[in-house]
Parts: sequence; structure tokens; C-alpha cells
Amino acid sequence: MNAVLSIEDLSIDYLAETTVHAVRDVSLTLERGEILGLAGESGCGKSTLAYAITRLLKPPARITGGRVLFSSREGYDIDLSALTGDDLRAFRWDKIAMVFQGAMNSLNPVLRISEQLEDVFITHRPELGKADRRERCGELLELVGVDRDRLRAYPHELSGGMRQRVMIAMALALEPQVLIMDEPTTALDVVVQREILREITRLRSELGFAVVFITHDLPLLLEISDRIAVMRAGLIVELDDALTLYTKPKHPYTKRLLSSFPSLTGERGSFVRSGELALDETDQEAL
Ligand SMILES: Nc1ncnc2c1ncn2[C@@H]1O[C@H](COP(=O)(O)OP(=O)(O)OP(=O)(O)O)[C@@H](O)[C@H]1O
Repeated sequence: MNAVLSIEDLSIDYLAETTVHAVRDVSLTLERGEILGLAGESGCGKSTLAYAITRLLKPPARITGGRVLFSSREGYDIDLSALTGDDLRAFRWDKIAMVFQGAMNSLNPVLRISEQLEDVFITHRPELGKADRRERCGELLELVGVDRDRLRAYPHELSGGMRQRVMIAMALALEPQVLIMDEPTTALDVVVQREILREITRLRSELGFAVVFITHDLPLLLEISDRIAVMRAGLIVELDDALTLYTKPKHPYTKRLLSSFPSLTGERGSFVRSGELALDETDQEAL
């Protein structure tokens, strides 16, 4: 096994009026270069887990047990819970980057795309000269399928899909080894969503990063994930490769989750892996 991320017995509570056990004893490994889907109904703890991995949890959340270990491809391990201050800031973006659902709305409306992308390099790669920085930003935009002349644009001049692509470019800027994506395409229409998903799977093959992809949309996960973890009430109740989970689900909750998506009862198109953009009949019905 070649894990890039090992989550060991992780437990997280929200110390609100009543204590919520949002994540309970979760153990999970993310293999180098794989797409791991995390599925489960609203409130089961998916985002809490994502925020814990990226060390973005805020009070009243508290990690009550366990740890998250990052194993760099250079051969050293980092215990994420032990990182603080500058080390933590350097680690985030550099080794683990994230794209959240509302990410496209977090672009600064008064700054051009170029300035916002360049900022990542100014902060994390200060040794890069201005010309190299510009060139790198252009390359990044093209990587995610946006023309480099859009660097001059302001966010409002781009569509939602393009803005989300810019956020993905930003997340990939420092060539992270892990990408955490929490509902990254949920706010977009189905066609744009699919184009972006295909881009993510292509980039993962090209650049070799691993992805934790979080969504309540199980059909989508079945298409893009290598393995899928099903979460319920803070627990991982089933974890298997996508095909086995789909054809031979073991846990009653997984079975229920699968049967709650009518589109899964028909033939699923494997648009993402095959690269076919056309929607199949099942998709048309789902629309
Ligand atoms: N700030 C908070 N204070 C108290 N409880 C919280 C807080 N944030 C989340 N929770 C609770 O923690 C549990 C897990 O929430 P979380 O947002 O991680 O679930 P989720 O699976 O990501 O849901 P969704 O798909 O709706 O985003 C839920 O019961 C939720 O109500």
C-alpha cells in the first residue's frame, strides 16, 4: 500500500448546547493518485471530516481523538495535528489543497484573475520572478481549460463554471499531492459539472495527485471514484472499490442509498472515464 494520507481513529465533536459526535472513530487511507469518493446524506459528517483533514475546523468543533498523517512522496511523514502557524500555512496549498462548493464566490471581485493567481506564487514561491509567475499563471489557466487571455478578466466577466475552474487552477498551482473537493461542482449546471469532472480526472492522471471527493450525489461518485466510502451518522459504514460497491453493496444503508437514486436503475454512461460528453438517455431523464 502506498498511502498519501492516513486517517487514524479520528473523532470530532461539536461542543454546542448538546454535544454532537460529528465524526466517530473514522479510519481511512487515501492512496497516492486515487480518487476516493465520500458519500452520505446531509449532516453525516462529510464536511467536518474534510475540514479536519485541512485543519480548517473552528470552535465549537474539537478533535477528541485520533490523527491524520500525511506521507510525502519525498518519503517523510507529517502529523497534521502537530502543525501550527507558518508550518500549517505552508503545508496547506503546498501539499494539500481544497476546493469547496462556494469557492468560485470567494474570488475577490475587484481584482483581476491574474492578480489572484499570482498572489499564490508571491506568498508561497517568492523566489519566482514576475515573468515566470505570469507564465505559470497562464499555463495554469490553460491546464483547466480556460484561455490564458482571461487572466486579464475580473471575476464577474467569467461564467460560474469558469470561475470554479479558476479556483481549481489555484488549488493546483503549487502541485499539491492531495486535493480535497467538497461538493465542488454542485452549484453548476449538469453539462458544466460534467466537463469539470472530466477535467479533474484527466488532471489527476496527468499530475498524479490524489482526491477526496465529497458529495451526496452517489451516481456521480460511482463514475469518477476509484473507491467510495459511505458515511452515516459520523461513521464509515462501508468502503469498497466503486464497482463492487455498486454491484455488491453490503451494508443496508448503502443499499438504501443506491436505491434512492432512480437513475442508477438504468444503464449508467461512463462519460467521465470514456470522455464522451453526450448525455445518455438516463441522464436526459434525470434532467
Ligand atoms: N458549527 C456547528 N455547531 C454544531 N453542530 C455542527 C456545526 N457544524 C456542523 N454540525 C453538526 O455536525 C454534523 C455533521 O455536519 P457536516 O456539515 O459535517 O455534515 P455533512 O455530511 O457535510 O452535511 P452536508 O452534506 O449537508 O454538508 C451535523 O449533525 C451538523 O448538524
